[in-house]
Amino acid sequence: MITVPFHHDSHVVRGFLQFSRAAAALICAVALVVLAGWCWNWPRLTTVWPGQAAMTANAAIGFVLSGSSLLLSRHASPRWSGLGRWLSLLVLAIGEATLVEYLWPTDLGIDHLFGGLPAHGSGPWPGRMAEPVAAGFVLLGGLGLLLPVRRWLYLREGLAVGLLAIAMSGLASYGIALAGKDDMLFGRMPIHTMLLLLLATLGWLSATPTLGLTRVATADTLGGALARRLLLPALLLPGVFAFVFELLQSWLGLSETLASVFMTLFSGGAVAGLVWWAANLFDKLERQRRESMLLRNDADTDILTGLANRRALDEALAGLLHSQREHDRMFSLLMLDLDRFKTFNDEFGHLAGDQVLRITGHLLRAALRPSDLAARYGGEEFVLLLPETDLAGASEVAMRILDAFRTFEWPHRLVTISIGVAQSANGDAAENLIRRADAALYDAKHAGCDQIVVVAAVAPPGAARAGA
Ligand SMILES: Nc1nc2c(ncn2[C@@H]2O[C@H](COP(=O)(O)OP(=O)(O)OP(=O)(O)O)[C@@H](O)[C@H]2O)c(=O)[nH]1
Repeated sequence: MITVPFHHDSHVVRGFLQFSRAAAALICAVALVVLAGWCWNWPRLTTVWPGQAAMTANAAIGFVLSGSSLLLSRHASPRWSGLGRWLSLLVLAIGEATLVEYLWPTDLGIDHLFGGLPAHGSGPWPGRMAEPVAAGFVLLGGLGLLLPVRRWLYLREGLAVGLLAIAMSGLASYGIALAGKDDMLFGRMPIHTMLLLLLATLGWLSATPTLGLTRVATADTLGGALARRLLLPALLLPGVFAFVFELLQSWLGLSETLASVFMTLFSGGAVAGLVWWAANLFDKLERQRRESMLLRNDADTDILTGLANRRALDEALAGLLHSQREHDRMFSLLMLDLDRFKTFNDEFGHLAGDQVLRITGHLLRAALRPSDLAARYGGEEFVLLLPETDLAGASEVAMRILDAFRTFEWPHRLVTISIGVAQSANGDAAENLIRRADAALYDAKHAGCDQIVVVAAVAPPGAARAGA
């Protein structure tokens, strides 16, 4: 079975790598602003807007480290990319130490990482990030550490999926809080922390665009186009749904039943919208594919006879010679020429001659299997390629064609055809094979036309020829 290699769209791959770098820079920038807010006791810089949960200093430190690690991860120098992995190890350590402090009443000093913090953070420990955020940093650190290890690709993708789940559930619960309800699933997960977690996950995934989960998104196929257009909207949907659901109840005062009805409509509409979008894309790409097939067919077809043209013949012949060399699959080549066609043209005119050529196209096609190829070689000369057909089989086909010409009710007078048959030999070049078939055709013409001459596959000089 032939396996078609996975092709990536190089523009998209470059775009993913640029996105990864831009995401890393943005993460560092936002986290540094938050850290500045904590440093200079300016709470406004630690929240998205006043009254909202602040990003903890530890989370900001984690993001600076993870963003820097992402920036360094693809550095050409092993020293810098190695430093990137050390930074990821620190990210993992921050997340893990926080989780340990949650689980056991012990002070690892993680809450005082950034000196004595002022008490304007949310929760009992101003410096301590929420549990899911801490778990997020453990996964984020793991992503960075595993980046160069291809063997553990699946584990890395597992960590990324875990991170996406944390970021999306955080965004969904934030959607609920935003709509007026105070029961956020993860009480102290600020929106910018969630967004940076999401951005960091996508940034790490995009750092290896041709591997794992992102592989299909960079493919130059229909699947790739679909993934690029639909994955991000699908990731953001839970947050939007949660927001709309709570909005319907809190702000518009709808009962839970009515809000659920609207939500069902809304989610049904969203799914239908995505399907419609995908269907449009399928439609567009399929039409493009058909157009390019038509163009390709035009480029390969002789307009008058509808048979393959010289270009297509050369390509097919090269393919058959290749498979003869590689897999020892022989084939036969038939060279055909209409008899005394010049006199036909002279007597009945060029248009009548054209009609004969068109009919010839029909008769040849009708005599062949779908796997055979009939081509117009030029003027009133034709070539047939019969894969995996020996001389006996090829002679049968040639005989069938002679009979078809003899029995067809031609418009002006009987038109006959002469045929030279040759079989491919190992190591044959296209010119040699055509020359042998042409020589056989020449013999058929000289023997009186309307006949077949078969030449042996391996043709030593002066090989015996048999007339039919
Ligand atoms: N109507 C028409 N005639 C063509 C076309 N291409 C080539 N011809 C004619 O085909 C004729 C070929 O003539 P010759 O090469 O002398 O061959 P022939 O008359 O068939 O003689 P033999 O092959 O020896 O039987 C010429 O008159 C060409 O003008 C075409 O596309 N349409």
